[in-house]
Amino acid sequence: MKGIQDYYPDHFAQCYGCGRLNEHGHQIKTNWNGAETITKFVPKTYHTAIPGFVYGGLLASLIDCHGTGSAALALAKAKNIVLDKSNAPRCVTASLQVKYLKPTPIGSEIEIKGIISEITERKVKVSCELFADDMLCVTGEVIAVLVPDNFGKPKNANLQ
Ligand SMILES: CCCCCCCCCCCCCCCC(=O)SCCNC(=O)CCNC(=O)[C@H](O)C(C)(C)COP(=O)(O)OP(=O)(O)OC[C@H]1O[C@@H](n2cnc3c(N)ncnc32)[C@H](O)[C@@H]1OP(=O)(O)O
Repeated sequence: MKGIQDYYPDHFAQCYGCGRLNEHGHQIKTNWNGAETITKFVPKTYHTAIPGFVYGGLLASLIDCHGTGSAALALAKAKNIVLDKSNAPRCVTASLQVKYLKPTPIGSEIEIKGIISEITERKVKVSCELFADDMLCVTGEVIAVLVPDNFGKPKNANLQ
């Protein structure tokens, strides 16, 4: 199934967490699920922290990109953008906060839910809940900021 990440242009599709063109990355897909957003991911055994449990850095990374993907979905909705080819709004993480409530068991599918708690013209706050085996293991909050198409390119790139 496609996610918002499939509507980023190629030069914004290299992200380790969500870039569809990063063969070493997580390649997550984020979608609406009613009024909330959802991303699913199955950790591999090499994502281990201690045997049986998922490494926290991976979980933070999933929340990070679920947050930016959710922000892009919310901005597209707010601006009445019909997703097609590479016209998705692109957001970067300004702030990421993660709380580990319980060790996250490895081996089953992780589900991350997102609630859009604040949205302005350029900024979206997303509250995230990460579940494994139907157990709430991690919560997070992402503040994502909309960036222009030339974000990250050298200022004089068009002179070369
Ligand atoms: C290197 C990146 C490559 C990504 C290419 C693009 C790819 C897109 C598609 C793929 C998605 C992948 C994304 C994955 C997720 C990452 O891993 S992204 C990598 C980690 N993040 C970064 O490197 C971002 C570094 N920071 C920045 O570039 C700049 O600080 C930002 C975030 C663009 C904001 O700068 P700015 O545009 O000058 O922002 P500014 O006008 O001051 O603030 C805008 C709003 O955000 C708020 N804000 C800004 N910073 C913060 C903060 N730290 N805490 C709270 N609020 C804040 C401000 O208060 C303001 O709010 P309002 O006043 O409007 O209510």
